[in-house]
Amino acid sequence: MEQFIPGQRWISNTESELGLGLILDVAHKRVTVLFLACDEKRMYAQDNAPLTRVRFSAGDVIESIDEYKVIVTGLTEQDGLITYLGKDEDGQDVQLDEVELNHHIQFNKPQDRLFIGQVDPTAWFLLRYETWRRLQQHQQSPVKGLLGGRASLIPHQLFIAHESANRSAPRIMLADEVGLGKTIEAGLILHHRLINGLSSRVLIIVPETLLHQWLVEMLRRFNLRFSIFDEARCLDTYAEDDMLAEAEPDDDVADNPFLTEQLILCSQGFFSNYPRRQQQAIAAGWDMVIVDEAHHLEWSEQAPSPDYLFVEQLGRISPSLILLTATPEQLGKESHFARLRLLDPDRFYSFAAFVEEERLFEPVANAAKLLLAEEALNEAAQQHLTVLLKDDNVDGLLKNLNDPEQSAAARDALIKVLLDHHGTGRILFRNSRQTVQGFPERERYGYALTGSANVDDLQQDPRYVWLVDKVKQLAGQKALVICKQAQTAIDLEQTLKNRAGIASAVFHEGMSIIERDRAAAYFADPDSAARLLICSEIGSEGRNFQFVHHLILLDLPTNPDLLQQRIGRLDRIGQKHIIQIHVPYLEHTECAVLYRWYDEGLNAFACNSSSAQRVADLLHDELAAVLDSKNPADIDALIARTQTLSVELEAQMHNGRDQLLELNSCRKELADELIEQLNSYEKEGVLWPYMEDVFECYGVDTEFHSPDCFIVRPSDHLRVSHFPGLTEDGLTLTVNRQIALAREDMQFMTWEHPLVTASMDMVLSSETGNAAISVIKHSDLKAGQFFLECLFIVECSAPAELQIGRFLPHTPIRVLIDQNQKDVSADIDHRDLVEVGIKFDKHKIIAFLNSQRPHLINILSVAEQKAKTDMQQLVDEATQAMLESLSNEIKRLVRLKKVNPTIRTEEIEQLKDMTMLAHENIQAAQLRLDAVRFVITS
Ligand SMILES: Nc1ncnc2c1ncn2[C@@H]1O[C@H](COP(=O)(O)OP(=O)(O)OP(=O)(O)O)[C@@H](O)[C@H]1O
Repeated sequence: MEQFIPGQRWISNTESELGLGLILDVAHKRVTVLFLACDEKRMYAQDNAPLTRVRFSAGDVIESIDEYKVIVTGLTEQDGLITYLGKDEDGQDVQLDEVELNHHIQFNKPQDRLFIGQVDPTAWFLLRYETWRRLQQHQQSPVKGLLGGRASLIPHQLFIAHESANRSAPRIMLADEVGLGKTIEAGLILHHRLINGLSSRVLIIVPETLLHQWLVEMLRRFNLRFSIFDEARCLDTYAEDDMLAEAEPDDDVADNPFLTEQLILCSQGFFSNYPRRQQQAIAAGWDMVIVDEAHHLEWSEQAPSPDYLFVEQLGRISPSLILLTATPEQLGKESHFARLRLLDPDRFYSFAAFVEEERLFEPVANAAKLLLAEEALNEAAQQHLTVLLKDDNVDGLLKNLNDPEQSAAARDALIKVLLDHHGTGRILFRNSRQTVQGFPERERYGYALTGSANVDDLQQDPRYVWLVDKVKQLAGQKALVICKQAQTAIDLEQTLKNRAGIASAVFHEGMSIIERDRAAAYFADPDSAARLLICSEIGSEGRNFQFVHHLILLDLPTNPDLLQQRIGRLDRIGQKHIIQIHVPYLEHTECAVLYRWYDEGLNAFACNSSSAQRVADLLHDELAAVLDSKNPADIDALIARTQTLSVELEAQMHNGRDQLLELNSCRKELADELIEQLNSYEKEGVLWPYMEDVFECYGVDTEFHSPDCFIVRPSDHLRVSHFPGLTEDGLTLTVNRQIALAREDMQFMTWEHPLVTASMDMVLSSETGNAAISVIKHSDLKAGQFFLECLFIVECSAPAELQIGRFLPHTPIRVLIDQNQKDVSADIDHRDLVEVGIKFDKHKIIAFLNSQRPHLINILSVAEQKAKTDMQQLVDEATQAMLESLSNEIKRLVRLKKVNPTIRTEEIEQLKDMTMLAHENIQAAQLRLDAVRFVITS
């Protein structure tokens, strides 16, 4: 054991950040060390001070207190104190006593730490290696960003998320039918962009009634913490910022509340009521804006609505824009066109041209149908395809159609090309129940009531009497009641409570958001007394009520899309029962007419139809007249006309628009492949063992809870002051998606969970584990040999939008060199170099290491040469993969542009620039020694 002598330099083994220590005093079995870099004095017991003597060797570069550098050529020692001999930057011979060494010198390079004896247990080295390997695997995974959502793996959702999230800036409309999971799709896309560093500032605008639901869905499903901004919140921020503003009166940034958070959720109403906030939101800048229930953005050429104009401005400053609506045409075709125009104003420049173009989808859809039918194509059909695809260089594929061996692949390829022709294809995603399937049936019950309405005394109103009776019949089952007016809902709730002793909750526009959410939660609570939730029309949009299966409609809207929205509260993913729709109506009233019209004319209670809204638009005046006259013969005539028109339009749409939309909105094979990849991640079963190692190293206790579920909590020996994402009480987590879906109280741990990503960051950003010594036994290796195991990292830094990790992620290269400088990396796996608990004298090994220093430096450079060769191969492969992928995309866009004006020239140019930039960045990849382990066999 080396003696402590005042004037010597030592370094702390546990707190290397203290810098270089100076021995001040040695007395009474104690040693006092001064760490000048942080002005700390420490006293240790001499016999077990956690200190390592600093001794540089020839070749090292050292620095003096005056910051001049010396290359060490040798050293002399007198009375235990070292004097370094060396050359300064001008090549002059110089001497430097160790007391003059710069106290800021840090030893964080792996080789420095190894030589100086600052080594960590082997487990840390292995953890580091494993972390790099897992990170690399994740970065290259085609499902990166889609893993982390607590959601069932539903094909159409994953397809849409994957398809749009990979675009440089998605500008799309998610228009799946009601209840098919558009919120989840938006969440998946968002999660993907955030995980991949493609977006960071996000604004979501939703109707006020949905604020809380969005907040909760983003948090519980995607671990995304949004902040709700309303006027009060903005004023609050202001109050703090006023103080800042005083200091810098001209600083606009100081008073823009939207700059204080990255993920912000606002209601449409808030922006309508406070136009000044609109300007601030626009000034704040976003890289993604999401607007839910976007059919409310009314537009006409003469009078676009203020809400529309606001979103239009946001759409100009934000590269990505996602609009959500289940009923894109609820406010008419013109408004639908206008929303497409928000997404791509260059493409959707004229409403007339848009209408004309839609008519041309039919031939494309017919061709797709022919290909899908998998029947032999006759001469005429082939001719038809040839004309349609004349710009696509697909002669080869067309020929292959007749070759039994190649026909299937050719059909597939041709369908893909055809789909790309479709005008709104790349912008609009719309899946329907027909394609998604697995939804429960719907049954409707009409109740013709006699008597007349009595809104002044509800007890006298036949519908009230009917309702009381119905509640009794339902015998404890809950039901959602929807009516148009808030006042009806309020009166009904009061009367039911006071006169019939029936408890219900209400939900209407006169209540605050908190009151509404409370009412919905009260109703949802299976133990609460509330039998009914009575909603005004605002309850008909977006909310999740699939836990009930009785829907009572006290009146009917005149708009089929609105009816679809109402039914959609119950008819959504997660509904497990047959949905029972009850419509009590008074005979000879408008409601009676509407009931028959929806039921017999449009069959709208039984299923959703994409043509219903169009039929209603076309028959608008006739319907109004019949509602007015209520003449039975007229009603019959209207119903007959509605039926004919429905069949006609349905067929037309199915032949054209719908079929293409569906094909484009979910390609089954691709979706299934994604699901398989996602499942295989889970099946691989390596996440928990990996995290167990992390927890073990950091001093977090783990406990088995049940299969696939674990409890983790910080132990008394936690190595860090705070383990990210872990509270004092710990948490219960599961690595099983099904369990996570059923057990909301557990965290769903995936490679994308914040706890996991933060742990991986923590492992790699500290130096712990970058130097280790292992004494091992190995059946094929003689005792007394040594090896140097080096972990190099290929690093390629590039702007996030290049997603360079797809081609060249940070990649670990492991090299194992034996004492004869022979590369044995391929012969001996790192897992075979495992310690077997042999006790060794660390000081002796360090002394040996230092005696072998020149030799070890040579071994290191052999290792580096080997790593460089490996890196070159990685760089070549990455370049090839990148060029192949991006140039295919460019070729595809150039080809498509000839036939599909949706593709913008800038998009192609941008891709070309990206390719060049990616090439440059890959070529400039660097190699860095990240960790080293000295292995001795025994
Ligand atoms: N992948 C999924 N896994 C589990 N639950 C899901 C999934 N997708 C959707 N859901 C659930 O289904 C319901 C409907 O989803 P969501 O609210 O996203 O539909 P939507 O299309 O936005 O509906 P609307 O048209 O009514 O606004 C929600 O309760 C949602 O949590």
